[in-house]
Amino acid sequence: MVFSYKTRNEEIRKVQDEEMDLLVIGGGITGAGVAVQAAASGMKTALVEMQDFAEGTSSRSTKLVHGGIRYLKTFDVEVVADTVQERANVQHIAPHIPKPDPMLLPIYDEAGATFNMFSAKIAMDLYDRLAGVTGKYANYTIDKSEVLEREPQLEKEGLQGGGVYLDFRNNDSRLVIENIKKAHEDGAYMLNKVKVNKITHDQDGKVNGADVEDLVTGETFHIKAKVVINTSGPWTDEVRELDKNDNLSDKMRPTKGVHLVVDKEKLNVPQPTYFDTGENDGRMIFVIPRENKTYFGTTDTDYHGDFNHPTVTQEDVDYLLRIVNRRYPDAAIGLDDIESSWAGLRPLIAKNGGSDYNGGGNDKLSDESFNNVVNTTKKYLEDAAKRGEVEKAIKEADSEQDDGEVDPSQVSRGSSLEEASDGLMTLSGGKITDYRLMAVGALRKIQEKLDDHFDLIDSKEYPVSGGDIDPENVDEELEKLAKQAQEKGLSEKDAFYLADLYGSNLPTVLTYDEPIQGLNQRDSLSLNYALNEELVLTPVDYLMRRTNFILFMRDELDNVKQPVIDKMADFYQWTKEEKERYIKELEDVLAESGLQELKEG
Ligand SMILES: Cc1cc2nc3c(=O)[nH]c(=O)nc-3n(C[C@H](O)[C@H](O)[C@H](O)COP(=O)(O)OP(=O)(O)OC[C@H]3O[C@@H](n4cnc5c(N)ncnc54)[C@H](O)[C@@H]3O)c2cc1C
Ligand SMILES: O=P(O)(O)OC[C@H](O)CO
Repeated sequence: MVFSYKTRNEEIRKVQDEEMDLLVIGGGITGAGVAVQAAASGMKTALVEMQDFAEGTSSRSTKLVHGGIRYLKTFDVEVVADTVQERANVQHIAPHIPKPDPMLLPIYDEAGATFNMFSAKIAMDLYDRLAGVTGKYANYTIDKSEVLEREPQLEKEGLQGGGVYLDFRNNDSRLVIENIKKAHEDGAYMLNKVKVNKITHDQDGKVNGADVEDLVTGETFHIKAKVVINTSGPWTDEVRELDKNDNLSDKMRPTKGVHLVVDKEKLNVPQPTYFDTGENDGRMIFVIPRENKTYFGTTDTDYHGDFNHPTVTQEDVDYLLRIVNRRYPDAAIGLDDIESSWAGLRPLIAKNGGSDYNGGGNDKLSDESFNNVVNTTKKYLEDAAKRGEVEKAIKEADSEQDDGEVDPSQVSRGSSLEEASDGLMTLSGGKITDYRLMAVGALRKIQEKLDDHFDLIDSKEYPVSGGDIDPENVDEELEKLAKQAQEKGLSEKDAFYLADLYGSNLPTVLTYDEPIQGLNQRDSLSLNYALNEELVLTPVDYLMRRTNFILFMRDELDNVKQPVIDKMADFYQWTKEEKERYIKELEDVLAESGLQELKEG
């Protein structure tokens, strides 16, 4: 039992007897990325997550590792530069997770269009240039007929043509858990369902740890740490309120984003597609094929509700269906076609506060400023202008902006690293795609606060758990791994499914070959591994975050649901009441994801 309920209990004991070098609050991608680099650098590290790992925003994204090409319209060039360059770094350290998946960008001639064919080409060239993309994945434009050849269902009226550029599909929860496991492998205490209730201080008023609660047992205890970092995403301000000495003002402006999932037969798109909503609202929508489904999103609305439980409303559904049915006139997708859904909160920094790594100008620009930057950029790409001229054009455009409240979609997706007067560090904002880079900056500061006692690792060369495969030959590597699974009797399809999910951990997964009643060989291996090495505590942890059963494999869910519950009830020796509680939790999650309440009107 390497990373299971049993080790969790042991580590809850141990963590109380030691002083940590670093305590990380929040087990989404940001916290996981910091913990990996800290533990690998030799720091005594503990991370506490009040829900399951990734249960916050980091399992509710659009599931892309991408640079945010639309941010070029608001000149968040630093955000785009950081994130588009980080794509390759994330793929390098987690080769089994992000997969190159060129995006189709249909261009419509309509009010508020983000791009026209000219500016789309400039943006894609800049995007590729920033990321050093050349060769088979270099971007290109296609005309209207070619776009419709690829996607005959697309709206024809106003269609000008399209662009095709590289971005990556991602499994966000998987990326988090592989970072969490890596930090744990390197000796960090990684504790889910443990909540910070108070930030504590020494007699000089300096942060020295936190009072926490084990939400499984109700036990409360203290974790002593030399450095404490708040990586709680949308909850950042709430966690800072747990520190009575934190003198910084509130900074977050969480916005809700919703995705809906339909069967591939209802909306069959051959490749990820990204287009304007057609509502002149500055938003763009992704439509993405995944397993045998198609999902689309997102909305972007200010959110003031329960952060643990953002929900999909009728308004969200109406908005997304209106747009998708406009763009795919024959699809005629209705509420009842929606199989699953999810809602998440962007940890946006209010007042465009993205700084440190990702800056950000954030408002609509006058056409003159916009065209000036586009034309200067075009000259730069043709080596007819210097970088300084582009920067000058951007600065002039920037100066045009004021700090007024901007639309949610215009707020920078940049990140911020701050330290309060009592020493509490806060790393907030950003995206999944630049989590590694965000952590690099935080580790430099942590290292300084620890009097430079540690040699920081090169995180660009430090694979996550499951990532020990050649990033330049992923397909061949996964094929070799899948062959090992086929030798154990798995079908080719199931073998590749496991290789894709677990990467270089597959040989270990194959050792967990005790059959589970009611599950096939593939799912028995997967569940046994999750219980023993991925700290799964509930059926939802397994079916929503360690696998994609709830979101993209709904057809198979009914066959596995009960055997999973029965196995976990036995593994954890649940009482009848506990088992009923977990069954209800799962049914509630399925009803919510399936929009049952909306469907019942
Ligand atoms: C709709 C949507 C689409 C997106 N799409 C993409 C995309 O495709 N690609 C991309 O790169 N980015 C995307 N993003 C952005 C990305 O998802 C987020 O930036 C990222 O997940 C934030 O991670 P985090 O770790 O900072 O926050 P979170 O994942 O929310 O983690 C914070 C954690 O802190 C925990 N916590 C809070 N309070 C406490 C406490 N008191 N004690 C202990 N734990 C606590 C929470 O439970 C939570 O799990 C998207 C975001 C949204 C909302
Ligand atoms: O924050 P936005 O507007 O880029 O929306 C999130 C995307 O869907 C993917 O990053």
